Amino acid sequence: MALTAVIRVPSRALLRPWARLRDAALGWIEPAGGGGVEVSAQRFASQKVLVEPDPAAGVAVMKFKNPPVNSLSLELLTELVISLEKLENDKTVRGVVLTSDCPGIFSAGLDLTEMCGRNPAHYAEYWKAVQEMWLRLYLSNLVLVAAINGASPAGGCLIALTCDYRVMADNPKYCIGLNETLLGIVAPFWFKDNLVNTIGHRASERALQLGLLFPPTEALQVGMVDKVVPKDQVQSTALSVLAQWMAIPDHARQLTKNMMRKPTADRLLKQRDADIQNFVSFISRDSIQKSLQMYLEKLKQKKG
Ligand SMILES: CCCCCCCCCCCCC/C=C/C(=O)SCCNC(=O)CCNC(=O)[C@H](O)C(C)(C)COP(=O)(O)OP(=O)(O)OC[C@H]1O[C@@H](n2cnc3c(N)ncnc32)[C@H](O)[C@@H]1OP(=O)(O)O
Repeated sequence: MALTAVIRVPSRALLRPWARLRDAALGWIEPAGGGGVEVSAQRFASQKVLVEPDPAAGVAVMKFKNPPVNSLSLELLTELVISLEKLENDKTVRGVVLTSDCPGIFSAGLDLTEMCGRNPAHYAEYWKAVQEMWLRLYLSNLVLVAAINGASPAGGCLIALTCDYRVMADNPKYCIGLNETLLGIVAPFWFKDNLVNTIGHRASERALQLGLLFPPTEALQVGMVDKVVPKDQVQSTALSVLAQWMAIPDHARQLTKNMMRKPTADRLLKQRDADIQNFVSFISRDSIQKSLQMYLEKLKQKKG
C-alpha cells in the first residue's frame, strides 16, 4: 500500500540514510510545526524488500530485490530490518519465508562496495546495520524459513543461518557457506557462533578456515541446510515447513527459541561498540583494502 501522507522527522535524523529510514519506521515523527523537515512518507516505501503477506495463513514471503546479486547494501539492510519489524508487530503474521527475487542468487553477501574505499564513519554505520540485521533475524519471535533459491555466500549464508529451517534449490551451481577467508578477511565471532550452533565445532572450523562454499547436497550432508528440493518447489516446501512449525503454540516455541539463542546473541550485545571498532580498524587496513579491491576486480574481470 502506498503511503502518501506528509510527515515531519527531526532534522538531525536527516544526517544519515540509515537513521532517516529507521526514524521514520519507528515513528519518530514530530507534530506539525515541531521544527522538523517535511518529507513524504512515500520515500520510505520499501524498494529492495518485497513483502507478500497471506493473512489467512498467518504468513508472509519476504523477497530480497537488489539486482543483480542481492548484495547487502546499507539500503537493503535498512529495509530488511524495517520490514521485519513491521511483520513482528503484525498480529496476523506468525511466520515468514525469506527468499530472493533475483534469479539464481539468494544473496551475494555483504556489499563489498560498502567496505571498500569509504571512510571510517561509513564503515561504522554499515557495520552497525549488519549487526542490527543479524540480531533482529536471529532473535526474531517469528518462525523464519529460508527458501534458498540461488547462490548464498558469506552474508547471504549468514541470513540463511539465522532462520529456523533452510530449504535449498537442488542446483550444483548454487553454493552456500562462509567464504570470508577466500577474500582475505575473517568471519566475525558472531558469524562463527551462528555457524557452530548450526553445524557443530569441527565442521565449522574446517568450513571457516578453508572458506568452503558447499553445493546443495554437501550443504545438506554437513547440516548447513535442512532440505534440498527441485528449484520450482523451494518456496512451496518452505511454506509447508512453516505450517508445521506454526502448529506449535507460539509462546512455548518462542521461549524455547530464545533459550537456545539468547546466550549467543548476548555475546554480541555485550560488546557491540567494541565489535564496530574492531571492524573499522580491521577493514581500514591497507592490506585488507587491497585484498577486497583485488577480489572485486576479479569478479568484474570474470565477465570480460
Ligand atoms: C585480527 C582479527 C580481527 C578480526 C576482526 C573481524 C572484523 C570483521 C572483518 C570483516 C568481516 C566481513 C564479513 C564479510 C562478509 C561478506 O558477506 S563479504 C562478501 C562475500 N561475497 C562473495 O564472496 C560473493 C561474491 N560474488 C560472487 O561470487 C558472484 O557475484 C555470485 C554471487 C556467485 C554471482 O555470480 P554472477 O551471477 O556470475 O554475477 P557476477 O558477474 O559475479 O556479479 C555481478 C555484479 O555484481 C557485483 N558483485 C558481486 N558480488 C558482490 C558483492 N558481494 N558486493 C558488491 N558487488 C558484488 C560484481 O562485481 C558484478 O559487478 P559488475 O561487474 O559491475 O556488474
